[in-house]
Amino acid sequence: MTAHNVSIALPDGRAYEIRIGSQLLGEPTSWQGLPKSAAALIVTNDRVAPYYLERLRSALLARHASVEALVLPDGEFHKDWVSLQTVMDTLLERQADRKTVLYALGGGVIGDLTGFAASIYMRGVPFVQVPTTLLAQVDSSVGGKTAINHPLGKNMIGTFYQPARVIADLDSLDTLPDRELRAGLAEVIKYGPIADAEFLTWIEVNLDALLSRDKAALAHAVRRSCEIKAWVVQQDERESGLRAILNFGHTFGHAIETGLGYGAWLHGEAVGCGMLLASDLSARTGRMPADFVDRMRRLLERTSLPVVAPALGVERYMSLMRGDKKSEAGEIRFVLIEALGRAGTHAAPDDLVAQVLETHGGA
Ligand SMILES: NC(=O)c1ccc[n+]([C@@H]2O[C@H](COP(=O)([O-])OP(=O)(O)OC[C@H]3O[C@@H](n4cnc5c(N)ncnc54)[C@H](O)[C@@H]3O)[C@@H](O)[C@H]2O)c1
Ligand SMILES: O=C(O)C(=O)C[C@@H](O)[C@H](O)[C@H](O)COP(=O)(O)O
Ligand SMILES: [Zn+2]
Repeated sequence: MTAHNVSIALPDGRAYEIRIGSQLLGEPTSWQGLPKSAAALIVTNDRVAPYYLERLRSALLARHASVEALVLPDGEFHKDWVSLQTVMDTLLERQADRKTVLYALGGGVIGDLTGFAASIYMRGVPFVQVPTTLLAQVDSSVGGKTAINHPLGKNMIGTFYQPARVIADLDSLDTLPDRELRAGLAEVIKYGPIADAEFLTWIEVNLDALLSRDKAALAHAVRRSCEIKAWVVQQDERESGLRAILNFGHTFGHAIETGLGYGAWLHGEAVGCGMLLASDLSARTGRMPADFVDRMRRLLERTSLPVVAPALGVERYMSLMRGDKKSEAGEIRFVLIEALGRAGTHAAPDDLVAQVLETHGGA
């Protein structure tokens, strides 16, 4: 399979490539052109390390005299201060200098955490994203949002800090559990209603191929998702407007993740369910026809993503969503679909939000 590159160009001449293909980890050209330094630190977790750590380490030894690894405990629950402190301790104990390159080997949890660490260690060292989940390949490794969670809110502490490159090796998806593959598909589905109606139809037609891990279908899904994300991020790197469309389903979704405790539902599961609720809110506010909600429900059900929200109660949802980063002066703002392939950020009447929660199990 040939590799596909998606480029992302940002202000001040900053740019980087997202390389998508097979056998990229062991391919020397994957790493060419990246900062060459004496030392590198691979940050990964105890689930991913047995599969891919040695493969990455041996590829990097051609570029760095020393390639060390930090293996963190696995899980969303560990995207926190303690893990961040562990990365800082490791860098300081090894006297890592400001040319040290960090490599994030894993899913979105490792990517967000390592990116954040790279952005603050000595006020910034280079880092490379090596995403190994579908979700990370289609979304989290691209665009430079880094963060850790706080018990009171998801991704509340973080920075915007871009990687030097993204290496999305599709072969790493071979070992991904089915539940994680389906969670990743939630973020793929997201790109259809917000930006590309044809892509939504393509996903519907090719869903069985994606679920059976057909490499060509996965390659197309990753590439198109990255193209759309790059198109958005290039226009609005720091989310002053347009970028918020990438948060479709996340206002409800983040409330679910925080409300249940991190890790109870996967991020993609919470976003999938959140997209159904946000689709319904788009219909109830008169922006979309009711059959769009049915269409989203059918697609999410076929993907085995949850379509019944956890019953946290309307007041708890409201309180959690008021803490969302898109809120302004205590007013919750939702990403709503305005037409297939177009979205925007809007406030919504509380009674309609309550109706949505009552209809889909959240109350
Ligand atoms: N920065 C962004 O723009 C952005 C975008 C979307 C999501 N996120 C964040 O990403 C996180 C979710 O990412 P995720 O879904 O990748 O979760 P994750 O990082 O927890 O990975 C999912 C699970 O799969 C395991 N795993 C990873 N690669 C594997 C492989 N190849 N084979 C077998 N197991 C593997 C992980 O160890 C973990 O158990 C959330 O914290 C979310 O907030 C960030
Ligand atoms: O890149 C973005 O912008 C996104 O919103 C992508 C989301 O899928 C992702 O979950 C992101 O981390 C959510 O951002 P947040 O600012 O709401 O924490
Ligand atoms: Zn997300």
